[in-house]
Amino acid sequence: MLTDFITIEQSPKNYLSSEFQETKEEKEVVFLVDKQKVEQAVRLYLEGIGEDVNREGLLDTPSRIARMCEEIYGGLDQDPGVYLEKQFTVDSNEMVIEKDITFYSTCEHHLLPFFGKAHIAYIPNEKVTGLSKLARAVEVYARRPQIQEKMTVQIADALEKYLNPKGVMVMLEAEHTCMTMRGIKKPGTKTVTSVTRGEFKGNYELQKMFLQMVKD
Ligand SMILES: Nc1nc2c(ncn2[C@@H]2O[C@H](COP(=O)(O)OP(=O)(O)OP(=O)(O)O)[C@@H](O)[C@H]2O)c(=O)[nH]1
Ligand SMILES: [Zn+2]
Repeated sequence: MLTDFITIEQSPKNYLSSEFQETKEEKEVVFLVDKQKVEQAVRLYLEGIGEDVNREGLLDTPSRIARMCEEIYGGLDQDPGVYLEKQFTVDSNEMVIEKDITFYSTCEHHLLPFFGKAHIAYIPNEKVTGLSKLARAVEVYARRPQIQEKMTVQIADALEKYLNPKGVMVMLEAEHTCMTMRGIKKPGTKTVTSVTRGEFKGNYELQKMFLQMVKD
């Protein structure tokens, strides 16, 4: 049974070996949307709700939204492997936890934001990735039209695929504005989803330790 945890705050300085593997070049990629189509759609949408698309305040809204789409849906053409394949060799295979990774996503049913925190734990198999790369993987899946369950599974799948760890647990906690500002209107409601893989699967002791670390 594992009893030691390595969190971002607690990582000993000599934890990582000097060996560094850079497998792919990491670049900020600009996602290109069909701006003309988005702009047409926004104009129609505004007309549909009875707005005057030519009034001053709305004149630039279609192009503004098209630019915004490149940002908030930028994960659509990204693969987290670009980030997660940057790995370091480690001497110990103790659990790594990165918690409270803030994310903003868009619910695919209403195209309204849902946002919250992602918590990730994995038990390395001689390799770890850079700490920031875990947060980057979360971003790749947050910046698309999403549902929370799918996003949780996708993050766990990516960690399994690229790190080949002994175990993975991913937990997301989020507020869905489609449930708070409209519809059932229940502000403060949080949705919690989790996925366990490998040594975490069915190991309630290990899961409890992860949950405890997330809470502290
Ligand atoms: N499981 C899941 N449901 C989601 C997520 N985001 C939004 N939803 C739900 O998707 C459902 C869509 O239900 P519909 O009945 O088709 O749409 P609706 O009439 O707008 O539903 P209400 O929100 O109940 O008014 C709603 O219950 C939402 O709360 C998510 O990430 N996961
Ligand atoms: Zn929704």
